[in-house]
Amino acid sequence: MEEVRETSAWVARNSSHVTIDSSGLEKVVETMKESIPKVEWDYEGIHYFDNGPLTVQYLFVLDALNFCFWPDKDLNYDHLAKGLKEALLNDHSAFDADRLQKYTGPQLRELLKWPRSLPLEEERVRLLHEVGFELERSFEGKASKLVESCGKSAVKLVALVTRHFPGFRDHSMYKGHQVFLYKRAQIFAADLWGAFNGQGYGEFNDIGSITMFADYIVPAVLQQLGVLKYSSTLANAIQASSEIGAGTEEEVELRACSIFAVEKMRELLSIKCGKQVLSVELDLWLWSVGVQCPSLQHHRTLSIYY
Ligand SMILES: Nc1nc2c(c(CN[C@H]3C=C[C@H](O)[C@@H]3O)cn2[C@@H]2O[C@H](COP(=O)(O)O)[C@@H](O)[C@H]2O)c(=O)[nH]1
Repeated sequence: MEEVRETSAWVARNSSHVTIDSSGLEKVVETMKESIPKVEWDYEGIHYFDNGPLTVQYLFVLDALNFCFWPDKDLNYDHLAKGLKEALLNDHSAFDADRLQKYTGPQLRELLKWPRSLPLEEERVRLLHEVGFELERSFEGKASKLVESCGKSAVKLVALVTRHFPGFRDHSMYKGHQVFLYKRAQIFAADLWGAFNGQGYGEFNDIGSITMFADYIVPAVLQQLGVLKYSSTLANAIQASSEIGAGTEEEVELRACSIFAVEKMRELLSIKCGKQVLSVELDLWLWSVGVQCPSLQHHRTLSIYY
């Protein structure tokens, strides 16, 4: 994901509100010298898995909807995963391409067993329709065909997903530059890799090319670890749970600096300890730390991208 790395590095170099603290970064790397915490994929036991193409369909639908849970304080990612898993166990054709194109808001709520409107519900429904439509038009209705056409390359998969499905085109304009973050497209590749344990639909020869997934949890963890430093205005806005507009300098910096910081962490681990780690592995560790810390204050942006 050269464009994600390069454009995030550009943001980090030109940043006004978020900085990467190199001593904070070194300290974290120091603590990881001995052993790098290994987090198992689906350590929560929430995902659907049958080792076949239906799992790929499940993961694609999951990542099409994998964004912005925070406006409902009781809703989180686990509800989405468990709800979709349950739906598929009850009805194996629930995510067939023709069915995906027909869901309504209330039906999606029912599927997830959620008693009220979902955050950005209209967008979630629109994105489900988009996934169903394009899968049917170009991939025989099957996300597994999409993955098969990538020749075991995660980079190709991200490129194909973003080319075919506009909802996955997670990018921003920042100080006159286009910045690519591609959180949900990259996490789809990582989810396949994790779920299938690097085999079959999860075999990618270039998994090391994927960056971390710039969501709202990992930046907050990096800040708590002393890796990211915020300007006082930004720190106050996050503390006060004020909304940070999508596409604002602050929002792009929070996300891009997180990507850059994890890349630096990976570089340092290699230079200092000769340890080769993947950004995906660092991401999963940081994310799991974040979701286990309920008091974590994260930034609030209404977005379909993360
Ligand atoms: N960076 C990063 N962000 C991730 C994930 C995952 C889940 N990954 C699966 C893969 C293996 C594991 O076993 C997980 O099951 C979700 N998120 C994001 O976090 C947010 C969840 O917010 P809340 O629910 O409100 O706390 C939301 O933006 C969501 O998109 C990840 O791995 N990395």
